Parts: sequence; C-alpha cells; structure tokens
Amino acid sequence: MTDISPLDQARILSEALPHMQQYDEETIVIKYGGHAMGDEETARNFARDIVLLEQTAINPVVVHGGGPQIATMLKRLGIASEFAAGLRITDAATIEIVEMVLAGSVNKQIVGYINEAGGKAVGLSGKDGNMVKASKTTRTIIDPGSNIEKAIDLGFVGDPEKVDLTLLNQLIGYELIPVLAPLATSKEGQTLNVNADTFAGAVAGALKAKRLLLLTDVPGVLDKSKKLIPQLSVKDARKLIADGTISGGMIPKVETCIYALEQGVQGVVIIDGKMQHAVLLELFTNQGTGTLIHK
Ligand SMILES: Nc1ncnc2c1ncn2[C@@H]1O[C@H](COP(=O)(O)OP(=O)(O)O)[C@@H](O)[C@H]1O
Ligand SMILES: CC(=O)N[C@@H](CCC(=O)OP(=O)(O)O)C(=O)O
Repeated sequence: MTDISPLDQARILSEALPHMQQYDEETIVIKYGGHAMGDEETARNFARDIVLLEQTAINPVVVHGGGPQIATMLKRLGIASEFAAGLRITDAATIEIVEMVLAGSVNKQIVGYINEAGGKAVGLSGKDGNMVKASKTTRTIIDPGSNIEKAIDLGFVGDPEKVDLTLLNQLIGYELIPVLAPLATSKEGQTLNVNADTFAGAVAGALKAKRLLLLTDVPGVLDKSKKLIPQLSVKDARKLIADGTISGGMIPKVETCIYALEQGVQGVVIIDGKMQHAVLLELFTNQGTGTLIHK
C-alpha cells in the first residue's frame, strides 16, 4: 500500500467528493484495449477501479478488446491473419478463434479480476440477449498498383447497426457490472467480429453514457512530434486523420469518439491504460491525463 499519512488519505477521499457527485447514478463506458491489458498488477488495479466506480453509485460498463491476444492464439494455431483499413480480415476459421479468445479467455479473465476485487461482473458478448446487431462491413481501398478504388471483402466483420438495451439495463439496475466482448450477430444469424472501439462507441451512444473512456497503450492522441494533445476538437481531429498524423488503430478510436459525441455522450477521452489507476485519475481528480475530444 501507500506510505501517505491517514490525514492525507482522508483529504484525498474528500477531494474526490465533487467528482463522485458529478457522476452519481451516471453510466460510464470504459473500453479496455488489448494493448492496455498490461501486466497482472495493472489489470488488477484496473479491476479495483471499476469496482470502486460501482461502489460510488456510478454504473460502469466495460467493453474490452483483445487484438494482441487473438494474434497470439492465431499464431499458435498456425493461422495467418491480415488487417485491411485497420480491421482484421476474418474468415470462417478466424471468427471461431476470435470468439473463443474474446468471449472466452479475455472476457473471463477480466470478469475474474473484477469479482476478485469484490464486484459482481457479468461477462457477455454482443450476441447475448440480441444486444448488438451488425451488418457486414464494407470498405474500399485504393489499389496501390492501379490507383483504382476497390472494394475489400473483410469476411465476418461487422459494423453495429442496432443496440438493444434490455439486457444491459437489467444488469445495471441490479448493480451488476457488464463486461462485453465485441461480437455481434448479423441479420442472417452469423457471428461478426467488431472492432472493440467501434463496439464501445455504439454501446456508449445507445446508453447515452456520461463518459466514454478509451484505454490504450499510448498517452492519448500524439501530434507529429509525438507530443500529447490534451484537447482536440472534432474539426481538428478530422484534419489530423486526413493529413496522416492519426493513423492505424488510432483512427477507429478517434472516429468512435466523434460518433459518441454526436450520439450525446458528454465527454470522451483517450487515455493510457497502462498507467496505474488511469480510470480513477481521469474521473476523480482534476488532472485529466489523456486527450479529451470535444465538439
Ligand atoms: N497520432 C497518434 N497518436 C497516438 N497513437 C497513434 C497515432 N497514430 C497512430 N497511433 C497508433 O495507434 C495505436 C493505438 O491503437 P491500437 O493499437 O488499436 O490500440 P488498442 O489495442 O488499445 O485498441 C498506438 O499504439 C499507435 O501506434
Ligand atoms: C474487426 C476487428 O479488427 N476486430 C478486432 C476485435 C478486437 C479488438 O478490437 O481489440 P483491441 O481493442 O485490442 O484492438 C480484432 O479482431 O482484433
């Protein structure tokens, strides 16, 4: 534990009061990226932070990723995997592994840590209770050879179309902590792999969450000289995507933030999930640590 005095501990708790009051009975969606799931200590601290939110009358909803964990399992099984437009090309063999890793091992590990910390987590995917319906993702890329735009087939990859809140509202109402793996069902009943940021944005938007926190492995959005941008308007974010400053996995993250703001989520931030107690620092102190995206 810490070596701060009991009086300082009491002061710290007291200083958190206005923050706790601000979020009283509000829903906060926390996206826990696969890269943010660092060592065991950080993961346990993350779980404690989530339980602390629940304890202070906040409704946390965790959406997790697991890209690196999927990659490890696919490699072990000798299945090659490629990305296009930041999304995993997901064939029939791959979707089986994606579901096994996301809804299986990763989901249950997070549930385990939260429950160990005294919470009551319920691990689900977007397939449960018909929570998230998605349509197959269509994307185009510019073919480098011919410079002609062509459609790419991503296989079993989806974009959320509809979020049914029945199950989530029940869980939240009973002070259970939903932990969601980013899988959805298509109209035809197929399982679709959804980018976890996109999934978190859809859930946060449907819940009209007060905050959406995206936990990743960098301090936030970085500028060209790799310096943290503490606040970023939607307009400037779009510029940084267009000029290539924001690339790769940061694109769906920032697009998710823009979507969530449009859906009425009041505050969206990208923070470093590897930092100890990143969630508490962001919500219960005056020291915002990452990038706040605003209208
Ligand atoms: N402007 C930028 N600022 C910060 N990170 C960026 C930027 N552009 C690209 N990135 C990349 O985006 C990555 C985060 O996305 P991703 O790897 O998908 O994370 P996660 O697994 O948490 O979803 C960073 O590690 C970094 O390599
Ligand atoms: C379609 C697609 O790309 N799905 C992602 C789902 C997991 C994810 O998004 O995990 P992170 O948040 O850790 O990146 C994948 O298969 O890797």
